[in-house]
Amino acid sequence: MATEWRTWNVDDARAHVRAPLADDDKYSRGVLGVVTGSVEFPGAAVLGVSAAHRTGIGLVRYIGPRNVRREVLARRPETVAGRGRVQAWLLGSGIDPTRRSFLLLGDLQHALADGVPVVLDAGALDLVGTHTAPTVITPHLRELVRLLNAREIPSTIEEVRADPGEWARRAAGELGVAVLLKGATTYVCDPSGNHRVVTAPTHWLATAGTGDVLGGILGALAATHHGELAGDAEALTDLAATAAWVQGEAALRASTANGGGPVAALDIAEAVPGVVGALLAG
Ligand SMILES: NC(=O)C1=CN([C@@H]2O[C@H](COP(=O)(O)OP(=O)(O)OC[C@H]3O[C@@H](n4cnc5c(N)ncnc54)[C@H](OP(=O)(O)O)[C@@H]3O)[C@@H](O)[C@H]2O)[C@@H](O)CC1
Ligand SMILES: Nc1ncnc2c1ncn2[C@@H]1O[C@H](COP(=O)(O)OP(=O)(O)O)[C@@H](O)[C@H]1O
Repeated sequence: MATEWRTWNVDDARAHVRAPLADDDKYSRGVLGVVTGSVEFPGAAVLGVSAAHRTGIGLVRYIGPRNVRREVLARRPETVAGRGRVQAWLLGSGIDPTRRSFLLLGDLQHALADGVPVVLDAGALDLVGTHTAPTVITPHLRELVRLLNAREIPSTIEEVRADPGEWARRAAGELGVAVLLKGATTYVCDPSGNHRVVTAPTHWLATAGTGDVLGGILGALAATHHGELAGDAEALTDLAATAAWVQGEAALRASTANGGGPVAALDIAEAVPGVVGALLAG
């Protein structure tokens, strides 16, 4: 029987964003720990952290190489550098998995052992399955193929491109985690059989760094919904679909602000507050 994919819409997204209340403080709203970026890709860290702040979060802690930390703090001085207690992790964007230092691997393993929800992207995708915390992986097509083949689940780019939803579903089942497979159509599913689909409202999204922005949005949503996730790990699937929806709408807003013209990844991060505000006003 064909899998039914539920189209994630504005009302679904609205149900998964939240504004702070009178009795909130920065800690109760949720803290996101971020291990992203590298000497080769410092921008990925800046993009993810910026997007997390713009999605609305209590605090972001960033852990990474000194030069990357400097870039992150120059762009987002509200970021706190170094370790501390967090309610969710974003790991791997802007990291080459073949060039991880022992120090970096230690930081990643420390995060994975924490037990709080984890978003695994790019250079941390191969660590899936080394921990038990609620997890969503955010590969693009090539990354999914690499991951599946490394787990002895043979697949080719052509096969996955021909039926991305089915491969996302299979990956979720085999790997035992939620999967967000990126593309013009983004498929989000989990081993429990939740299937969400988000169609991008603009193809200007197909530009460098927009996946890093998505990671930041999703990390922030996971951290701010930590209470709900503690009681219902499957909620991560809906938060992932919401992140993809918000990212798409932010790209559309950023493009519309320029007459329907192109957007760069940081423009999308900067447009996220408008999307969240409109959802909350909804
Ligand atoms: N600002 C930042 O810091 C950014 C940082 N980023 C970070 O970069 C990391 C790697 O992410 P990624 O998705 O690019 O890596 P990956 O899946 O290995 O794809 C490589 C494939 O692309 C292909 N390819 C390359 N050039 C090509 C060309 N001219 N024309 C056609 N094909 C070309 C290449 O093919 P090949 O050259 O091997 O034939 C290979 O198949 C990741 O950590 C991410 O977070 C990004 O988010 C960007 C912004
Ligand atoms: N043709 C397209 N139309 C709309 N959105 C796209 C298209 N191609 C990719 N995307 C979206 O753009 C983002 C690209 O992410 P990713 O491949 O990780 O790039 P990067 O690593 O450069 O950030 C994803 O959110 C994906 O869903």
